[in-house]
Parts: sequence; structure tokens; C-alpha cells
Amino acid sequence: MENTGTDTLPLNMISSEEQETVCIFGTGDFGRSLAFKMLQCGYSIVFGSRNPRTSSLLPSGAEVLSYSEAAQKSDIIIIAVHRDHYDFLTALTEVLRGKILVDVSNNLKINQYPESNAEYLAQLVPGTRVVKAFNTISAWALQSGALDANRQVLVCGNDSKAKQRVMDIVRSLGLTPLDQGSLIAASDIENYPLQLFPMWRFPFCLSAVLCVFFFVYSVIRDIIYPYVYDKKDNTFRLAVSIPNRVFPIVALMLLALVYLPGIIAAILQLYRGTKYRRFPDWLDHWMLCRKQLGLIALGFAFLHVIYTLVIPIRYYVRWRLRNVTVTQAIAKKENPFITSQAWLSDSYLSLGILGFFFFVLLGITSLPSVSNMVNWREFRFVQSKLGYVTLILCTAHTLIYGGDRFLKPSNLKWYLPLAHVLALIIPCTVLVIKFLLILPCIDKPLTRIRQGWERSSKLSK
Ligand SMILES: NC(=O)C1=CN([C@@H]2O[C@H](COP(=O)(O)OP(=O)(O)OC[C@H]3O[C@@H](n4cnc5c(N)ncnc54)[C@H](OP(=O)(O)O)[C@@H]3O)[C@@H](O)[C@H]2O)C=CC1
Ligand SMILES: [Fe+3]
Repeated sequence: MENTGTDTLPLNMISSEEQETVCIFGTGDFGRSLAFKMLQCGYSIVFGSRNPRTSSLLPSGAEVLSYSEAAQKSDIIIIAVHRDHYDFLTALTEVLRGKILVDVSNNLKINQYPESNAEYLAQLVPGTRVVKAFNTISAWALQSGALDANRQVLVCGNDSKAKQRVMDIVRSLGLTPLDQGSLIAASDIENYPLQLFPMWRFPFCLSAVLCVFFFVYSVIRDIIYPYVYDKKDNTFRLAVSIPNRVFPIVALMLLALVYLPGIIAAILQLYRGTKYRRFPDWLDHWMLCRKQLGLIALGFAFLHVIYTLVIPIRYYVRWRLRNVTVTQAIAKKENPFITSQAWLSDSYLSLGILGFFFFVLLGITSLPSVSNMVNWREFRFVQSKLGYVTLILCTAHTLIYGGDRFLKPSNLKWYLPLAHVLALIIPCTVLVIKFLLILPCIDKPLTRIRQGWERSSKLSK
């Protein structure tokens, strides 16, 4: 068996004259892009192909041989072939024995096959050391220099030396290898590029459902109802007024839903008397996407702030102000200054501003670059304490606004405050239960459960 003699040396021991030879099976898009990048980085490339002839598509400097000839040139072989066509490799079992096979393949669907492609490859060609890598990088990203794309290469394999060599290659290409452990991780790595925002799906769907519900409710209340009873055309409210009612409600509900699973978990732990039992799957999933829920809530809060800032320049608002002034002037009437009204309006505005400020702070601390700078206790402090302060401020803001607007005796009709009542149910419930949970008589047993006391006392029995 011919060998280049360099490929058993670690990468950093190879002198500039001695290039490590890497073999790539398959001259398709991915094989070519990877070869292009590797040639740039000083590797010598040998392609294995069904039709071994040089073509203008292939990067210059690469050799093209038959599969079995190419395999003999290197002890690292990158299999840039789709899984469906792996069969030809069985005939090469002897040539491939002891070599490192890098599986780069992806599937079309999540969990398309019972076993991962890399495990299938390892079964198909026994005696080889299979490493899964590169499937998270696209051919396009490799060719365009990967500057604006994901640079992380997830790597896994059962042979740690083989894995290390592949990780060295990944690093020398300017990419970041992430060791994911043994080949069992391959199915997760293969599913990874096929996932579409897995953690964002539930928050997105939930916020869409809430938006639609409150939008329809507001349209019925502010447009259809006045039209049916007073023949008033209020359709212009669709543009600003109604979105500015829907967005803060959805923001507040989502923010409360960030803290609700933690409370449900605490109640479950108290009820079970132990922390050593799994939470139901729905609760687990909900806990995992709290950050996404919070960020979407922050987005809605932003929209509410912007929509609120434009209120004074709206035609309808300016018209009403002028109209009221003129009417009062003609009637020679004056509006008395009501101090309690001034207090209410100023305090709800101030609560809103502070709530939004803490909300933004919360969002900033959840950014990885910031959360990497704080330790676990600091992170918990910010996300939990600051989070509850935000929730209290925003709930109080909505409470005062809703109370001020809708609970005046003249306005008190059942259909008027419903949206606000609905919006406030979850935040108020969360805050009340949280308050109960921090009472010493509940907090102490909960802390004991969370520190694992129950288990140790059971074990010692
Ligand atoms: N394209 C991309 O962005 C990415 C691709 N991948 C993975 O890389 C692998 C290759 O993908 P890609 O290069 O895009 O695919 P292509 O279809 O462009 O190339 C596949 C290559 O496989 C070889 N091959 C061997 N046996 C057969 C056969 N029986 N029928 C057809 N082709 C065969 C061919 O090379 P030859 O003619 O020289 O024998 C062919 O060029 C796949 O497993 C894919 O999942 C992973 C990440 C990203
Ligand atoms: Fe508001």
C-alpha cells in the first residue's frame, strides 16, 4: 500500500514542503468546494471518482483517480457522496481498512433513516474509523470564504485520534470544530441543518395566536360594534389604535409566560417533594424556550413604544384636541384640572418607561456575549429578580391604564375591559403565586427540595 508518509504526523509537525494529502470521494459540489478550500490551505488533494478525468470544474492542482487508486494515496478519506450511493464502498473494504472516513452527508428529512448516515457507513465498511464532520457547512460557505456564514463544524467519532486529526484539519481551514462526542451523536448532528428555528416555533405560534385573538376582539369592539349601533366608521383605527392595543397585551402576556413555567415547576417540586423526577415534556420544552419567548415579548414592547410615541402626530388626535378646544371656547366652558387624573396618567407613563427600560436591560443580558461575562449567580439574579421587577412594572402600568380608561362608571360595560382583564390574568397570577412562594413557610421546604435534601434523607433510610 502506497503512503505519502506525512499523513501519520500531526498537522503542526508537517514542514512547509511536505503537504498532507487528503482524499475526497466524489467530485460533486461539496467535494469540489472542500477541495478548493483545502488546496488554499496547503493540503494536497486527490479525488476519487467514477469517471477519473480532469475537468475544468475541478480546482487546479487536484489529482483525479479511480476510487480505489485515490484511497491508497491518503489515510483520510472524505466521503462527499450521498448516502444512497454508499454501496460502492463495500467493494473497497480492504483498501479502506484502518483509514479515517469522514462522513459529510446530510439527509432530506429529519430522522429519515433508522440509523445515522455515519453509523451506517461504519457498518458498511468495517475496520475503518468513521468521523462525522462538515455537514453543517454548506458548499457555498466554503467557497465564499465562510465569512458571513456559520463557521462551526460539529465533529463526532468513536476513535479519538481520528477525531482529533479531523478537528485539526477543520481548524486549519479557519473553521471552529466542536467535539460532540462519540458516533451516537451523529444523528443529532445530521438533524441539525434540517431544523428550522426549533426553539422559536412555539413562541412564534403562541404570539401569532394571541395577536390574532386580540386583534379580532379589538376589531369587533372598536370597529364593528360602533358601526352596528351608532353607524360610526372607525376603520381608520385598524392602522394605529388597534395594533397599539394588541402589542402591549401580547408583550405582557408573553413576559408573564416566561415566568409561569418556573412557577409551575416549583409547585410540581413541592407537590412531589423531590427534584429528582422529570418534568412533563411540555414543561421541559416550555422552560427551554423561555429566552425566545422573552425576546419576542421585547419585540412587541418595542412596537408598543414606537406606536405610542406617534400618538401626538396622528390626524385623529390633533383633530379631537382642536375640536374639543374650539367647542369649549364657543361654549365658554373650561375643563377643571383634576390632580388625581394627572397623578394617574403620569404614574402609568412612568411605570411604562421604567418597565420598558428594565425589559431592554433583560434583553441585553440574555445576549451570549453579555451572559458569558457574568457568573451563574449573577445571571440568575438579573434574569429572575430583574425579570420580576419588569413584570411588576409592566403589570402595574397596564393595570392603571386599564383601570383609568375602562373602569369609569360611565364606561363600565362588560365588553370594554375584557381584553385588559384577559391580559392581566396571567401576569397577576404569576406575581401572586411568586409572592406566596417566597413566603418563608413555602420557601424553606422548596429550598430543601432543590438542594436535594429529600433524596439524601431517603437514601440514608
Ligand atoms: N452541497 C452542500 O452544500 C453540502 C453537501 N453535503 C453532503 O455532501 C455530499 C455530497 O453532496 P454534493 O456534492 O452536493 O452532491 P453532488 O450530487 O453534487 O455530488 C455527489 C457526488 O457523488 C459521487 N457519486 C458516487 N456514486 C454515485 C452514484 N451512484 N450516483 C451519483 N453520484 C455518485 C459523484 O462523484 P463522481 O461522479 O466523481 O463519482 C457525485 O458528483 C452529500 O452527502 C451531501 O449531503 C454536506 C453539506 C453541504
Ligand atoms: Fe402601555
